[in-house]
Amino acid sequence: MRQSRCVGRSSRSHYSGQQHLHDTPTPKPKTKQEKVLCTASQYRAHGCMIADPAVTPLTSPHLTCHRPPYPEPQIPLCSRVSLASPNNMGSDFKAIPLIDISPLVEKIDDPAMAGDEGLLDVVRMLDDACREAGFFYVKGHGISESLMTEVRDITRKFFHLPREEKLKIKMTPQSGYRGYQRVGENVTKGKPDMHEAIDCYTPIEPGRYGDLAKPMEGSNLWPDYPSNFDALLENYISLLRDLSRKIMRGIALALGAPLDAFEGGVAGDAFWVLRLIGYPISDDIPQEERTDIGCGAHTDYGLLTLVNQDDDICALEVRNQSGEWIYAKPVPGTFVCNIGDMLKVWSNGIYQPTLHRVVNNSPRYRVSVAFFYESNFDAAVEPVEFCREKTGGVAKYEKVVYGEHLVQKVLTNFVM
Ligand SMILES: N=C(N)NCCCC[C@H](N)C(=O)O
Ligand SMILES: O=C(O)CCC(=O)C(=O)O
Ligand SMILES: [Fe+2]
Repeated sequence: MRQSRCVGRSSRSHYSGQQHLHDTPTPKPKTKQEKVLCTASQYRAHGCMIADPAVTPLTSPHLTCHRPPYPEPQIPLCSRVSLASPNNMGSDFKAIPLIDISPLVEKIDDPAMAGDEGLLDVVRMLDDACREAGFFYVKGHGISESLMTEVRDITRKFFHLPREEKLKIKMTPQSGYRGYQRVGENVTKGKPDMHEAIDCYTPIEPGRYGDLAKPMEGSNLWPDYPSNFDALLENYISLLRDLSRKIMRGIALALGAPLDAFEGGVAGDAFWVLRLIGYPISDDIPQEERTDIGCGAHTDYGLLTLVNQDDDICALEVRNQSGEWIYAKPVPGTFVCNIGDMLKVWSNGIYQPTLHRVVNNSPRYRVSVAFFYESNFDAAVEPVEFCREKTGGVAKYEKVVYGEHLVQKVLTNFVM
């Protein structure tokens, strides 16, 4: 089955003519952008949705997606309409771009390299991706594929432990919402999600942010088994924080902002969140607890998310403006990145977070490890002046204190 590529600029570029990248018009990327194709409805129709490797050589030819026909999810008409509102603008992208960010990773910390051609190519691709899909894959990020696999494997090992063992690190309000949650305890828009997870957050000492952070104060609950869990994850977190800082430097340049726009008071002390997530096989969930969605449609809360997902299961779906769900199918060794609510506010909507959800209809248990790079916990994020100027001069969003946004989500995300 051969598919046509859809790489044209689209309605998401609704500020067309606008100049960015330090006010030089954006030329076509010199480096060819690669795109990963997979629409959920085609996938369902054909059972296997692998783009022709001759067209998109980066898709995984080895990937076999066993998927029974799956009905379109029941999204009420009214929310379909509201999802298409300008607040959830997304272009009619059919594919998610894949960006080799190695020039950025290698050069972005050297101010003398800010004009480097390879780096500017990456910056242009980030700009396109953030305007269009709001999602992109990164390769050349410097994190070894073996570490990415090890992190997923240790997560899988934990989730395969007996329930009593997992409940030793149970998340509760007393634990600052840190720890293990069972399938169905996380809810999205009132509906239980079919995933289990361990949630970890930047540790918060009592009193650190006054009343603001009270519900989330504490340190993380790591399991005793597998034995090197905490050491492995702490190393992984520190690598992903640094990688995210670099990608945010690239995104700052893409917006035409100073390199360090997401440092200092905005994200110089970036709060991080790590979710280790397991999506069981549907048949393994008792029928009376079962819903059809692994994680309901949502946007992420902060600046940038990096998802390390299993190599062999298509389950993460990203919504385009027409309401089609496009698969972020696995591309081994890459992270799937997406932008969050704080970047929307800061950029006055130039970059918008995209709705996404997870449906595991495969016959395999799926693991993903999502790292969220956020603003400073106490950052008051509001549209910056130069982004307002580029978008008609009026602030489209009110000021948000990131920590308040997070705490409000955390307090309503769980039924325990
Ligand atoms: N930290 C982040 N971004 N977690 C995303 C979880 C999304 C599902 C959640 N129940 C919700 O409704 O937001
Ligand atoms: O499991 C995934 O692929 C994504 C999970 C996700 O979107 C989230 O936790 O915010
Ligand atoms: Fe998400």
